Amino acid sequence: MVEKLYISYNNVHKLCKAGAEKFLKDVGKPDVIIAIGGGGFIPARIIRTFLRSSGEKNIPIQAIGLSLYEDLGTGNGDKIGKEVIRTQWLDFGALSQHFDSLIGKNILIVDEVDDTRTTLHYAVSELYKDVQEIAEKLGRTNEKTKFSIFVLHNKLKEKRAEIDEHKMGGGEYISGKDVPDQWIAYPWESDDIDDHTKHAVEQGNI
Ligand SMILES: O=P(O)(O)OC[C@H]1O[C@H](OP(=O)(O)OP(=O)(O)O)[C@H](O)[C@@H]1O
Repeated sequence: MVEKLYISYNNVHKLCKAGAEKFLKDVGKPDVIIAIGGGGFIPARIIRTFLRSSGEKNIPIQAIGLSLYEDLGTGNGDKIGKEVIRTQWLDFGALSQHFDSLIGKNILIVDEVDDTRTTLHYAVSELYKDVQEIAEKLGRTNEKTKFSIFVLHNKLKEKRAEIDEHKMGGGEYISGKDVPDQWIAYPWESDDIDDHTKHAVEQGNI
């Protein structure tokens, strides 16, 4: 049986720090972070710490809710697939005076894991579509919007979808660590954090 991969909070923090350093070097400071909930929330908050220089304003974090739902097909030999359900989307709220849309922005999308890539593919495609629609309405299609991605872990496996590079507009895909296709146990899912951390330490994921 393949061993479960235990990840400690410490390890999450370090992966975020390294991811932020790479992102700043390759792409430059983001205007906004988009966290894919629930798994992307904690990494998004941590990575923000490393993306901001002291004395500068905090980078806004927007939350979007995407959940994978088992689409069982019709039972006539259809392939079992997974559908993305959108439970929450962008809302600039009080920011909207300065921040009316994503047009022309340097955007960092954060999630904890890239498994079949279905979720990330959906996120980039839908965000890109939103930007295109608004940019056309406002006559701002000449502005370049960049979508980058940070995940703590990318599972090395056959993906169900590929992200269109053109839609990323020169943004980068950064994974904290590429891992085999195994069960990843994140600390926020644990009901015994001491025991969880002990396993993570034993595996060297600290
Ligand atoms: O690469 P994929 O195959 O699309 O899988 C990755 C997604 O699956 C999990 O989300 P889930 O729908 O379980 O929701 P959660 O984040 O709320 O746990 C995870 O948080 C990613 O968003």
